[in-house]
Amino acid sequence: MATSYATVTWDQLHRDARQLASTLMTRGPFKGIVAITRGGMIPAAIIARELDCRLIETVSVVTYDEQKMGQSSVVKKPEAAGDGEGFLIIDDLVDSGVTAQIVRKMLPKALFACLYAKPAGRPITDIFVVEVPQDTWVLFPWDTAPLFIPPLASKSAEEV
Ligand SMILES: O=P(O)(O)OC[C@H]1O[C@H](OP(=O)(O)OP(=O)(O)O)[C@H](O)[C@@H]1O
Ligand SMILES: Nc1nc2[nH]cnc2c(=O)[nH]1
Ligand SMILES: [Mg+2]
Repeated sequence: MATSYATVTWDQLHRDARQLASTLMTRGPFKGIVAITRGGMIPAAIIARELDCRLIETVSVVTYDEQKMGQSSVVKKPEAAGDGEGFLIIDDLVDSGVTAQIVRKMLPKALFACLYAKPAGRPITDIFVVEVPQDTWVLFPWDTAPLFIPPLASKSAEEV
């Protein structure tokens, strides 16, 4: 259970994806990118633009229980990527590392990169941008909306 939240804005996500792309420039060129749907798709689009990469494949894994890798299903295989040689896998985040582990098994020769990594998932990634504490839930811009907050002065004395 998360004890705190980290809100990532569109601007921050774009900056972090560009920073990842800049690091990846020294690891390429890549034949193509495999985006892990759905969270990896927007980071993959930003990185593909920076690296001038036009071949984008996707892989879709649905995990039901992070303790049991058996309880996951591959909804779409990354067929265009073969064994992953020359390909770059992109996801938004590694948490337990289960999703990344399943995808790496399918594409053992690919490089795995993500924007945010929690300690449990960190060893499974080759490259990431920001480490996030394990008990922090990352709120992505597509998960959130701005919310009106009443000014402090509008509250009654008992509420303050
Ligand atoms: O390291 P893990 O514990 O496996 O968690 C990380 C995964 O969880 C989220 O995806 P999710 O499965 O929620 O689906 P989504 O990308 O479609 O939102 C996130 O986008 C990563 O892919
Ligand atoms: N949005 C979001 N999805 C996740 N899936 C696993 N961990 C996380 C997280 O911290 N944030
Ligand atoms: Mg995901």
